[in-house]
Amino acid sequence: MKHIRNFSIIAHIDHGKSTLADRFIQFCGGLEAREMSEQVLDSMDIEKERGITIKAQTAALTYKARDGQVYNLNLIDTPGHVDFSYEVSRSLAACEGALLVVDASQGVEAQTVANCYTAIEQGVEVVAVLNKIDLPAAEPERVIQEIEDIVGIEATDAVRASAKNGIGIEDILEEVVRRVPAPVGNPDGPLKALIIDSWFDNYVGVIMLVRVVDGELRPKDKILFMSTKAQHLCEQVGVFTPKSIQRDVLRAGEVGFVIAGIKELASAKVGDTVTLVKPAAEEPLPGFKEVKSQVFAGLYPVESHDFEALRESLEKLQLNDASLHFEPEVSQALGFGFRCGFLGLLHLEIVQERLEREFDMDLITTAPTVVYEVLMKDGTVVEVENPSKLPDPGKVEEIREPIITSTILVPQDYVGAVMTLCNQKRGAQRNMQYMGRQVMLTYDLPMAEVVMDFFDKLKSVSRGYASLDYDFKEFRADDLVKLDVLVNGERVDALSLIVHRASSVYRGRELVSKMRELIPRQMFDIAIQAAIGAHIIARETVKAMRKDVLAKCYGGDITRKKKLLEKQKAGKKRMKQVGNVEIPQEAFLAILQVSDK
Ligand SMILES: Nc1nc2c(ncn2[C@@H]2O[C@H](COP(=O)(O)OP(=O)(O)OP(=O)(O)O)[C@@H](O)[C@H]2O)c(=O)[nH]1
Repeated sequence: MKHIRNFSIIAHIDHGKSTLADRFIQFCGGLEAREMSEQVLDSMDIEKERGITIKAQTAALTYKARDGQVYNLNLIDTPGHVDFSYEVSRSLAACEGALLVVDASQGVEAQTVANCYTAIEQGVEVVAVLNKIDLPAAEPERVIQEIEDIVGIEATDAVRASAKNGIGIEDILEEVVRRVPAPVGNPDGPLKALIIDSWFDNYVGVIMLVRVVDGELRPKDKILFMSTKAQHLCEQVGVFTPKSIQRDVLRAGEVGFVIAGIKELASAKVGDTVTLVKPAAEEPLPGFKEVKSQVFAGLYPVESHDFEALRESLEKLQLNDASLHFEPEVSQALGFGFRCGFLGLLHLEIVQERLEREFDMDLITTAPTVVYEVLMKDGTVVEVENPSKLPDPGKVEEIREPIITSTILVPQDYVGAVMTLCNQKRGAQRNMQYMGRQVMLTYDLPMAEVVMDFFDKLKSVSRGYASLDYDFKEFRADDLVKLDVLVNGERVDALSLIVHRASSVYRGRELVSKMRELIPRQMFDIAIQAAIGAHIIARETVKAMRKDVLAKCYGGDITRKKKLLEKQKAGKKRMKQVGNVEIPQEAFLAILQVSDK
C-alpha cells in the first residue's frame, strides 16, 4: 500500500480536467499515442475497444517517480455539476488526495470551492495546480492569492502547468506522490469496499467502481451489499488503465471494477459498502445515503399513442441512471404521461434532451416543481410533487417548502445585484465574507425559486462571473397558495403551480399575459385566466384569427408564405390539444419566463 496514491481532480467546468487527465494517461503510458484520440476518457470508440463501457474518468496509472520507485496512481473521476454533489462526496471519500485545478486566467469558482470544502472535510489532502499557464491572460500570482484566501490552502508553490501544451505534467505527478498520503486500511480484515460509481453495460450487466478499504476481493467470492443485504457472486475484478484489465484480486487501498452479474443499477447504490458473505464486515463505511429527487416535472408524449414508447425510453434511460424516477400520471389536459423526479434542473434537461435526440420522442414538459410537505388538519403529512394534486385548502393546516443553503461566489462589483436578486427570490442572508476580490454570500433560499430560473438570472446579473453551489437544508412552512390557469373556462391541471401569496397576483398576471403571447390565434377567442381557488385574479384574451391574416402579411410573396406554413407545421408537433384549444410547449413553461417584480 506504500506505493499507492488515490486522488481525484477538482476543477470547474472548462478549467481543463479532461485534458489534464489525458496527459497523465499519456505520460504514464496507459495508452499508446495512436490510441489517444482527442479526449480519451470521453471517447466512445475507445469504449468499444475496451470491451466494456467506462463511464467515469478513472485510470490506474503506473508512474516511475524521480525517487526511482514505481507508484500505482489511481485517478478517480468526480462529476462536475451541483446536481451531482452526493456522487462527488463519495468519489472524494475514496481518495486520500485531490488536485485542485484552477484556470490561471479565470480564478477560483464557487463550484470548486464547494468541492474543496467537501474534500477538506473528508480529510483529503488538497493540492493546488494552476492550469492554462500558456495563456497570455494568465495571472498566476493573483490566482494563487485567491486560492489561499478562498480555499484556505497553501498555494505559493502550486505547479504552474499547461495541460494543453504538456507543461508541468511530471511536476504534478511528483506532487501527488510526495503530498498525497498512501492509503491506510486493514489488508487482512473482512472486506469493505466503497461503491464510488456504478453503471449498466449491455453485455455484463452492472459494473461497479469500488475502492477497497479493508480486505481483498477475488472472482468467485460471494459478496454482500450492506444497505440492501443482497448477495451476488463476484465474476470479475479488474482495473481501468483506462482499458479494462482483469485482475486476480483487488486489495486494500486499490481502486477497480467489480462485475457480479447484477441486472439492476438500483442494487449497486453509490456510497454503499460491499463486503463478503463470509466473513462479513460488522459496520458499513460511513456516509451512505439514498439520493432523493429534488425536482419534478411531468413528461407527456405529444401523440398519446406514444405513451408506451415513452415508458420504454424512460426504462432504458433508467438502466444507466439510478437517480431518474418516474411514475405514470394522468393529466386531464395532457392525457397519459409520467411524473419524473430529477436531481436538479440540469439532470432534467439532460433527460429531456436524450429522450428527444436518442429516442426521438416528441414531448410536452410541464414546468419543474419541487416537492412540498403538506401538514393536514388531521395531523398527517403528505408529500406533493405535482401542484395540481395539492389537497383541498380547507383540509390543509400548513404547506412547507424545501429551503436550500446556497453559497454564491461573486466578484465585488456584482455583489449588490446578486443580493437584490436573492432578496427578490425570498432569500435570507446568512453570511457575507470578503475574500480578496471576491465575495462569498451565503443565503437560505426557497428551492422553488431557485429551480425556476435563478441560475440564469444569477449569471446575467453578474455577467457570468457568479457561481453557485447549494445543499438542502429543511422544509419550512410559509404562506403558499395554488395558482390555477383556466383556458376558456377549463382549469388546465398541467399549468397549476404553487407560489407565495405575496407574489401570487403579480405572477398570475404576468403568467397569463405571457401565455397570451405564446398561444397562437385560433378560429375563436381564447380566454386565459389565473385563479386562486374560485377567485379569478387575472384575465387575457387571445383574439380570434381573422381569415385574411396570412394574405395581408404575406400577400404575393408565395415562398415566404410557404415557409411560414412549413414552420407552423413543424411547430405543430409540439402543440397539445386541450379542450378545443391548441397549446404549444412554450406555454407550459411560460412560468419560467415570468420576471420578478
Ligand atoms: N490554453 C489552454 N487551454 C487549455 C488548457 N487545458 C485545457 N484547455 C482547453 O480548455 C477547454 C476545456 O478543457 P477540458 O479539459 O475539456 O475541461 P474540463 O474541465 O474537463 O471541462 P468539462 O469536461 O466540461 O468539465 C478545452 O478547449 C481545452 O483544450 C491549457 O493548459 N491551456
